[in-house]
Amino acid sequence: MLASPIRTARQALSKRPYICPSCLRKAKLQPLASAQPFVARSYRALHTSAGPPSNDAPFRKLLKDAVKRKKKEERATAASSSSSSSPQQTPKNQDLRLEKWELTVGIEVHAELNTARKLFSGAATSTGEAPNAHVALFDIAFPGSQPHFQIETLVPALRAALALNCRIQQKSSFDRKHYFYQDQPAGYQITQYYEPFAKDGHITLYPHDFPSGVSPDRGPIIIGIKQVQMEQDTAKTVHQPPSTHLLDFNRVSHPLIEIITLPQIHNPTVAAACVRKMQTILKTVNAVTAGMEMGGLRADVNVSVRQRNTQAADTGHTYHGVTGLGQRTEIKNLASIKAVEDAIIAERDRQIDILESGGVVEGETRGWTLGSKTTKRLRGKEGEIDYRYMPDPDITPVIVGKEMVAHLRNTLPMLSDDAITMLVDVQIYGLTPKDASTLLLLDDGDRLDYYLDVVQYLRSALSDYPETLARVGKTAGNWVLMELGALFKNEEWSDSRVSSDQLASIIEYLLRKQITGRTAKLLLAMKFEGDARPVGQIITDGDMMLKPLSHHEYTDMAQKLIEENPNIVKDIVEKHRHQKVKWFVGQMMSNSAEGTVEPGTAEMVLRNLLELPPMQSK
Ligand SMILES: Nc1ncnc2c1ncn2[C@@H]1O[C@H](COP(=O)(O)OP(=O)(O)OP(=O)(O)O)[C@@H](O)[C@H]1O
Ligand SMILES: [Mg+2]
Ligand SMILES: [Mg+2]
Repeated sequence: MLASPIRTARQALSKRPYICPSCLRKAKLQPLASAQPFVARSYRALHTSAGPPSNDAPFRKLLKDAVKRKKKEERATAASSSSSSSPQQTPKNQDLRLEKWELTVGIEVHAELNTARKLFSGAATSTGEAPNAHVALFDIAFPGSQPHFQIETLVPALRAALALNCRIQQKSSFDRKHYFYQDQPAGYQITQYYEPFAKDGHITLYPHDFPSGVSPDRGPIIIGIKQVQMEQDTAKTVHQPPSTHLLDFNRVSHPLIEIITLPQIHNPTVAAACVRKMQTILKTVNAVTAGMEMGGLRADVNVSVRQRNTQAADTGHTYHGVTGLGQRTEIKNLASIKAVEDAIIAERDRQIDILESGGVVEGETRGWTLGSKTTKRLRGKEGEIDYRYMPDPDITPVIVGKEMVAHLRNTLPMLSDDAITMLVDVQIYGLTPKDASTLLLLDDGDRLDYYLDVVQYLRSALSDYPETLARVGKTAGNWVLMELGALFKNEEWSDSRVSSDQLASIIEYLLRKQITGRTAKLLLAMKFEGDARPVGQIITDGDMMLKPLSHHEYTDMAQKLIEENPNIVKDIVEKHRHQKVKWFVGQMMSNSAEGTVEPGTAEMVLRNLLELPPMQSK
């Protein structure tokens, strides 16, 4: 039956899709290009085949700026709205229900590839530019126009698939997936259905991939990736209430990859962690334009529940070798990690409600808006037959050479798991797993770069003071994340507000015990507020340097305490409770200005006066 596409077509027509004529006139229509067979045997072939548009270099910067702007807006919105979304109220018997019903989730992630051109035309990819400014004839399905596969789009796609541990297919091909909607001028999307370019990957979630630092399954969780395919994006519809829909074709045919996981996820938190990790991996290998916050990544979640401990293998649904599954529904177009988690919880609970009351879950496509309590039906789920898949006769297969795959594999940047292993290694940086993954996630990696600069500065500045070197990584982590992080709480991160050298200089004074912790915080706040003087100058001007006590001052202070506390002295000397010396050390420290009393020196002086054996060296 063609029921769903026809319904979709009617809906589309009734909404009177509209293309602004002046925008179309202004559109820079590209010349026709004929379909050409493509054989990518070497990396160089990709780069010599067609030079990228001249504005390629500022492209990443524009995106980064746009991400920053967007984050700023989001923060402002979050601050002004008191009502944040909350997942559906958990009923009291929720634990019992979840003991009875098992959730299963499979995820499809669509990611916009970081390419200079569209998938099948020479038009530039764009973001935040005037509507319909980058549109080739093929992009709007102009009669007679032909696809021209842009071979360089393969590079980020292959990088992404390799980072997701996939097998790259030597031969892949493109197919047409038919459905009618206003944002897709050809009436079909070009995708890879029969022969995707990458298969059989996996993603591993470690405890550090969870915000709590704990994985629900305790150990690592491996989620299979069925395949990664290349496909076209659709146009953007701009709704102008009550009944106008404007279409911006800049996005149409922007190259996407669709990453399809196996239905092997059984927990909403794991699903969220999986999408978050995919996003991190794709960003690390520079495969995508932007994260979810900019619409560069969208997730569809497929949700089903089944009764635990039943032999459902014969009766249940099957997907790519996974049997005995419940009926899935699909929630489309989720644009944040929170939406992924909340939508799955809401949909799981809705399905359990239906099944517990004797009903049947229908295969549907559903929608979710942040803050709502339940998913909403959009349409019945289209199936293979509705889509009338067929190989695209205008596009020749893509052949990828082993040499190119090997080159891309060998030049992948360090992935987050390896980076975290290095950051938590006590011999190298010694951060906690949580701090290490926070550093990786923050500010598009800018915070990590900043941290590494601080550490590098400190390592060379303190080379004459080796006993501090082991603490440099951890101390710098605390200052970059906690102290500086707190100052940036309500502001956009910027690495120039307090330069890495200036922060490192503050930490250096602290590690050399030349200033107190309180002074260090004060200096940081002053630099943050714009004090342009070098740290050393501020310390001199403010007479902030610690003045160490003389041996004579230590002895006076200790002697006074011993005279004032004869009972404690008795305990120590006569009852041999030597540990109580520490009480005197504590008193000496708290009675003097912060940082002026060195606990080691104080104990040495005290033991001397009390005629105790010297301290054991550790
Ligand atoms: N019973 C099920 N329960 C939960 N998830 C499932 C179930 N069956 C399949 N899935 C998941 O649904 C997703 C199916 O994606 P796939 O792209 O193969 O098909 P599709 O959803 O029909 O395609 P599209 O949405 O792109 O048109 C996979 O992530 C898979 O793991
Ligand atoms: Mg899919
Ligand atoms: Mg789907």
